[in-house]
Amino acid sequence: MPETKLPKDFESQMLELLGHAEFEHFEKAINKSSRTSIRLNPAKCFTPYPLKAPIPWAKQGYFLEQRPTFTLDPAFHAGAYYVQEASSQFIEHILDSLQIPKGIYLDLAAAPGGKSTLLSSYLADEGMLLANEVIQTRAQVLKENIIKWGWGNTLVTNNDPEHFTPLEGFFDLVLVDAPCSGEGMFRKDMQAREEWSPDHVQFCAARQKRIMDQAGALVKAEGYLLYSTCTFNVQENEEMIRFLTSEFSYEPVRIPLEESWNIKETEVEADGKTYYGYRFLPHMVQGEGFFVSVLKRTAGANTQVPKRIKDFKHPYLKEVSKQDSKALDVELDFNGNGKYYLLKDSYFRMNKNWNLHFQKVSQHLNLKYFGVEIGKKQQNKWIPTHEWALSILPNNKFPSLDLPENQAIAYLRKNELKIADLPKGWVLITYHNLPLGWVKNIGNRVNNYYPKEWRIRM
Ligand SMILES: C[S@@+](CC[C@H](N)C(=O)[O-])C[C@H]1O[C@@H](n2cnc3c(N)ncnc32)[C@H](O)[C@@H]1O
Repeated sequence: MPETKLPKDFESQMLELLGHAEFEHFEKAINKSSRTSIRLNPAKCFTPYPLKAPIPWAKQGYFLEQRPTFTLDPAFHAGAYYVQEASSQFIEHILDSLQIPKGIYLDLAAAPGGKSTLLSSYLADEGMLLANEVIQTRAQVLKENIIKWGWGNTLVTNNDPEHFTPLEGFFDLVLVDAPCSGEGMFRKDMQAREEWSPDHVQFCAARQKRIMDQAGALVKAEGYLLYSTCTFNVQENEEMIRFLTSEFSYEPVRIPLEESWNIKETEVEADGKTYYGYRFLPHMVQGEGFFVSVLKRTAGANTQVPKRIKDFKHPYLKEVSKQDSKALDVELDFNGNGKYYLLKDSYFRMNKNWNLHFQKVSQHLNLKYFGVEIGKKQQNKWIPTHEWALSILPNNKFPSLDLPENQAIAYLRKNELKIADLPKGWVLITYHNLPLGWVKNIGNRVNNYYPKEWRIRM
């Protein structure tokens, strides 16, 4: 049994939502421990553990037999999978079942990056994701997770939702996974139980209104807005849909469900229409508490198409010309879709099809990362970055060395490696062929280039 009891006011709230009979089941379930699940990275093609069962609504999602020590698994550091609870992975079903057109997506409250990595895989090379986080330290964690995921189609920004005003009508899809009172976390996180109060719910609802007041305007005509929380109460869920539709013109969207999933569809009557929400209750689904609603912006809404900027100027980025970008792609064996920028003397590569969108975003937001940082070129030789190693871009310009688990862990601890017969220069270290990072053989020594701040400290 958990050491912290459910708050009394929370019990009353849930009794009102569920009724007595169902509340008993809910109470039992919320006091049980949760199941561990992961989502595989389809670009890295690696199955790390005995997978117990698939998550019914997510093609890449699996429950595990038990919770391993992820920190001691090299595949985890290689970005082969993301540890994500099952209900959140329902976003994949929304994208797939509605066949939401790919394009430019925004994840407005993105750290640590669970849903951003999911959106990034969905978009692949047919779209661009802007993953934003307002809290600086959390934006750093988000950046690391985006780098590990490796798809190179994501920009990471560190901004308040207020800063997005110049991007009204700009996005094909906006996801607001709102900061909330976290009732769905009550079985994992005892602190969430202690911090909960009716006042805290009101505080969260007021903050969500401020966020939605911005977010509602950012979706272009016929684009999609996804609103989600990990809480059960009506104020932070159904009421937020009511608020949004009173401020902006959106159409309802219904998501196809399988009965066996036991996800509760809820209806919100507003503006003469019926909108839909989906509530995941722990006594009914194999996952944590979650709520999500999907809306579609009406056809006549404001839409912003980025225009070519004649002389692109940026405080610290320098654009690399079309021809030079092409030449770099040929030199590096990339697919020819690349557009490059220089930050100091380090090259960043992104998909050229999204360059105008990128330039517009970079004029207004605090950019922390974008595309893939490739590295520097000195005396005609590349000094590759860790970001390139972890990305899905080819790095066959360099020799590689596959390490067994114990040596891979030693590498990730940033220990000195004693390896005989290693070629001179940069060598890519892999584990089951998954890139982990670089070493450099300088003759008398092999230098370990795993980033200091990422190393395993356990
Ligand atoms: C539920 S978490 C997001 C989880 C993330 N989407 C994922 O799947 O990994 C909500 C995020 O909102 C951020 N946040 C807090 N206050 C905010 C605000 N006023 N505006 C926007 N985001 C905020 C939090 O720092 C937190 O990272």
